Amino acid sequence: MAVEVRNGSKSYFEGKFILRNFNMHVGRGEIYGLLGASGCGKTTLMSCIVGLRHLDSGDLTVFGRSRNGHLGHLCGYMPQDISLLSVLTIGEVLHHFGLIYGMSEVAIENKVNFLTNFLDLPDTSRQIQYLSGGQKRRVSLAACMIHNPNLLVLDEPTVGLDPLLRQRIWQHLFEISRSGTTIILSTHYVEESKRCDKVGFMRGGKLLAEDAPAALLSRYDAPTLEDVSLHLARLDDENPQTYAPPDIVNTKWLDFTLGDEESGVVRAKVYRKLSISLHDNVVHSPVNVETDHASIIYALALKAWRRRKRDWRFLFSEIILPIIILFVLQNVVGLEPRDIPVSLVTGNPNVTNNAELIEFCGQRDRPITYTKCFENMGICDFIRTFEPHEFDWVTTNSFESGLQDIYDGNTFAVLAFPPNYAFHMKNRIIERNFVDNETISGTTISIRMDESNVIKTSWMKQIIATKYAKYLNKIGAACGGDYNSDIVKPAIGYTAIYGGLGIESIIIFSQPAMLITTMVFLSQISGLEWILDRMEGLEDRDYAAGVTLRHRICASMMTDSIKIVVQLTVFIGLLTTVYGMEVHGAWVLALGIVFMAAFEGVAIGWMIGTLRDSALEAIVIIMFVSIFQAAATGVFFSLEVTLDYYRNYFCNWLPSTYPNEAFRSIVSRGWGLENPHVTKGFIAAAGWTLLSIVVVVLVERRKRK
Ligand SMILES: Nc1ncnc2c1ncn2[C@@H]1O[C@H](COP(=O)(O)OP(=O)(O)OP(=O)(O)O)[C@@H](O)[C@H]1O
Repeated sequence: MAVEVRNGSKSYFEGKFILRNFNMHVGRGEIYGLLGASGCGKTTLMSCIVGLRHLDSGDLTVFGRSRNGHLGHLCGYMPQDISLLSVLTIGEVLHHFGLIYGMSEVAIENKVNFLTNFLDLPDTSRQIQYLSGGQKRRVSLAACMIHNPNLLVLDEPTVGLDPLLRQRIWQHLFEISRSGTTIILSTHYVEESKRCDKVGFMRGGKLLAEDAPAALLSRYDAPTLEDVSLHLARLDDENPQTYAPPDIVNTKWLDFTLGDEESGVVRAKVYRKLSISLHDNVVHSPVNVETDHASIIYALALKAWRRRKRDWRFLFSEIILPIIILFVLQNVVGLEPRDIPVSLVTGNPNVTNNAELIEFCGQRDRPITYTKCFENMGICDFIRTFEPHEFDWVTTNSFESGLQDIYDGNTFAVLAFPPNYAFHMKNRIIERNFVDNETISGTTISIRMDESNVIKTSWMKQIIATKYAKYLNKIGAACGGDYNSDIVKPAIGYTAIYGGLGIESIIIFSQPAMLITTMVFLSQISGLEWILDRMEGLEDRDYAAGVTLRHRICASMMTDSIKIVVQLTVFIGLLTTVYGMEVHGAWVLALGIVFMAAFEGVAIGWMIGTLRDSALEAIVIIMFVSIFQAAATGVFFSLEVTLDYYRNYFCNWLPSTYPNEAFRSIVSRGWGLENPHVTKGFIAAAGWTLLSIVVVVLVERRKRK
């Protein structure tokens, strides 16, 4: 027997059987037609035969063996849906399956030429997405026949085809079955199935009858197979519990009385059946599924490349989107604020707007090294220490109106000088230790700020403090010291060991973590590719042809590694050449941790792609993971500021946290692998990668049960 099912049962949900005590016998070289109403379980049965699913109970043997999984090159499976990658051309689709079945390039080319002519396919350079339904179906048929399999399982192969082509296909099936190919097909054209050697009538998951068409016609004394079908359905309805199909094993189907019209045909088939049965299990019995692993991995990698070549969405999300993200972040995060509007109250009733301020200060324009002691301590001297692009001064007449400007959102701060500020400053210097309260308050600049933006506020405070120190320095110099001498500079000094003191340190701090987080995010998109393949039935079709999870992982490792290297080149290239990122540590470590983190993202993508079946769900999960990562892995703020338990039990377990810190330590601090901050990053990336692969393997095993 080519295919035999004994007492097979299958359910998708507990208690609801799709196949129930199902028995079926397909001899080698037979064309077996499965007939039955929609939903009776034909596709389910076929998917069990080709190894996509397993029976819950009962035996299923193919070529005399129970097979645990796909049938590889032994079988050609044409699913009901088209299940072909729509952006590929006809030639590429056929080439893909030829490679999966381990055929040589020459053999593929010859077979493609034959099938193109035979099935009247359009030009092989046309993409699947631009074909008509019937043309797609013919390509699908060609794809499963390309390797001359021993067993063909065709789910409604002739639907939507014109009668002449159907006739040709039947003729071809007849010819290949004569040379030993076994064919199981389902069809809704009941009368068409007369051409089969054997038909099986299915109903409600049972096989009601199975025999040669002529034998069934004569047994039920029916003029057409349609009538046989009706008759069997009635019998089943009358006694559904006890009605049992004839004992197929004992059916002497060579002994039936032949109908007049069909006798010639049936006799020919009987003869053929007999001749093939002589060889059964002797010459042609295919036993082992031989798989050319390298060819399969090559086929998958080629498919991924061709997909990227044709589908701009992949190119966009994998290369253009990262560049846009980088560009936006670099031009938004960590830059010095510019032209911040700040209200200025001079305390001088003659200087209450910008025009008056310009005129007032214009009269007091002095070089920075001006040495007349008491002529360096006015408001204009202070204001002149600011760079023109730092603050946009908005001169106003009172402290209250300055506040109102903040409340109205026109300015972010108000600097209010008391009346006679310069006069009080002079007194303060003259009187030094003996200054009175009036002088003190007369030299105190009142500042109020909108502190809702912590980065801007810190920068403004830092700028004002720095400029005030410079202003004092100037006074010190003018009143006796040397302008460049340390004696007139504030007696406190900061020097950064790693990073910097200015606002640019934010970008220095964030750049490495942003790169890692973005790479992890982008890499997860590989999982979407898996889901898209599943949604379009490509995964099942490839699996039935012999593609296993191991092949998919190997191919994905190859293609994703290339993708990561391209992304890394673009990212690191731009960051170091255009955006001034400096790598203080070893380049090999820096590139290594980014690569491993990106690969960790790929593996997480596989996990998401295996756990979920909907692209939308996967996108939501990827977004969710990425937002968490951006918020809780120390991209913009150090994690030291978070609560211990939150950091230890949540943040540190996120995929990017340790890799972020490792990359930051290598790039900004120049630390090496011996430093635990760096080591932990590599361990975390490897750990997440392994964990994801383990989950993928376990889930995949469960799915194929
Ligand atoms: N993956 C699945 N999960 C749950 N139920 C399923 C699944 N696949 C099929 N079914 C159910 O199993 C039953 C048989 O479906 P099947 O596709 O095998 O029928 P069919 O005879 O091939 O129908 P058709 O001729 O319309 O293709 C249907 O009730 C269907 O809803």
